[in-house]
This record gives sequence, C-alpha cells and structure tokens, in this order.
Amino acid sequence: MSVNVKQLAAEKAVEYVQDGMKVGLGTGSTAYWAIRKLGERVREGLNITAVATSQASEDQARELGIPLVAFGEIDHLDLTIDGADELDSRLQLIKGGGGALLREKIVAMGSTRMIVVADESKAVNTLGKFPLPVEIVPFAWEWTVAKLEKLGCRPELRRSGDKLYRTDNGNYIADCHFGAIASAPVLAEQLQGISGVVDHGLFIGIASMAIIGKQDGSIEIIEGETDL
Ligand SMILES: O=C[C@H](O)[C@H](O)[C@H](O)COP(=O)(O)O
Repeated sequence: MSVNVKQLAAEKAVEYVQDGMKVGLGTGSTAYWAIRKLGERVREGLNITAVATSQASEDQARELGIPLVAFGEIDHLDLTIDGADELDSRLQLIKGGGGALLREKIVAMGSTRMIVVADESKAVNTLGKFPLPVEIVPFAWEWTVAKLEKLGCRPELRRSGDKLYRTDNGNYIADCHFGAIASAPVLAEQLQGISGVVDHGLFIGIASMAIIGKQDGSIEIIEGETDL
C-alpha cells in the first residue's frame, strides 16, 4: 500500500498545535492535509484561531469549522504550517508554486514559529531546480521581467489557460529559471532591489522546522536555530 507522504508530514506538524494558539494556515496540496487534520482536532475540542494564506485555504478552513480571525484583531501568530516547493538542510525554501508566496511570507514572518511540511522529493542540496516564483506588479511588467533576466535567469510569465495568471493580490508571477542558486540570501537581496517586484519565493531564516514525509513511512525532522 502506498503511503500518502504529504499527509504523513502534515499530520505530524499538527501535533505541535496546542490549545489557545493562533495558527497560520498554509497553501497547497500538503498544507491541505494539515488544515484537514486541524479541522478534525477542532471538532474534538481544540480551541484555536487561525488566519489563512490564500482564498483556497480560507474556504477549506471555513468549511471545516476552524475559527478564522481578521488580521486587525491579532498582532502575531504562534505557529504557521505550510508546504514548500524546495527546501535545503539549512531550512532555506522556495515557495510560491501555487502563487501564494506573498501572503505566505507575511503570515510566516508574523509567526513565532513556522513548520514546513513536505514530501521527500522537495528536499534538495541546492535550491533552484524549481523555477523561483517572483510576484510582480502588472504595471510595466515588461521592464521588471527584463531586470529579472539580467540577474541570470530565464523568466517565464505564469499563465492560467489563455490568460496571464493573477495572484490573490491581483499581481503576475514570473517563474524564474535560475538553475542552481549559489547564494539564496544574495539573490533575495538583488530581487528586493528591483522596483516592480512585490516579493519572491525565497524564504530564508523564516522556517523553524521541516517535517519531511518519506515513502517508507518514516519522517525526517530538520530543526532550525529557532527551536520549537
Ligand atoms: O504558493 C504555494 C505554496 O508556496 C505551496 O506551499 C507550495 O507551492 C507547495 O505546495 P504543495 O504542497 O502543493 O507542493
């Protein structure tokens, strides 16, 4: 019987959620399982409040009866559980394959802890095989894309059918094919220096722990410097 490795990792992460916590809900097919499990625990009496990183996750949480709170009502979160497209052993991440990177970064950076949940295919030695999603404003996007190209990548504007893809914030995503990224912090700084770039999918120094589900049914945990 094949193991659902995403579910395995996600459900392990939910064990870290305690009564009274304010929780950030990630986005994607792995975070989906964490939200599902949280819904189960809420039905069993767990008392939490949550914010979501995408419309899809918000809808799922609402359906499951997870109490959602407005950002104006809280000033921080205790724990965020979210997926990743790639992660390395230093807990540097590429996120945004599902287009939610900006909201995900705002929520993760407002959290005391962030647990990344992933299957083993996401764990890499060097980030960059997965094209780096960069959220850009539609205004003068051609100029922004040209500047991205100058950083040494092949940017590809994400499409949704015959239209350009729009994020939940109304922006475009440029998927930037860099190949192996020599220094994620240096690249992050370069990206932040481009006007027109809203944010990018490099998460550096944000995750506190990664829980990686494996096909043999085991789980690998990588702990960062900010421990749980
Ligand atoms: O924008 C999407 C998010 O960054 C996801 O967390 C990421 O793409 C991983 O998604 P999945 O768990 O579906 O592979």
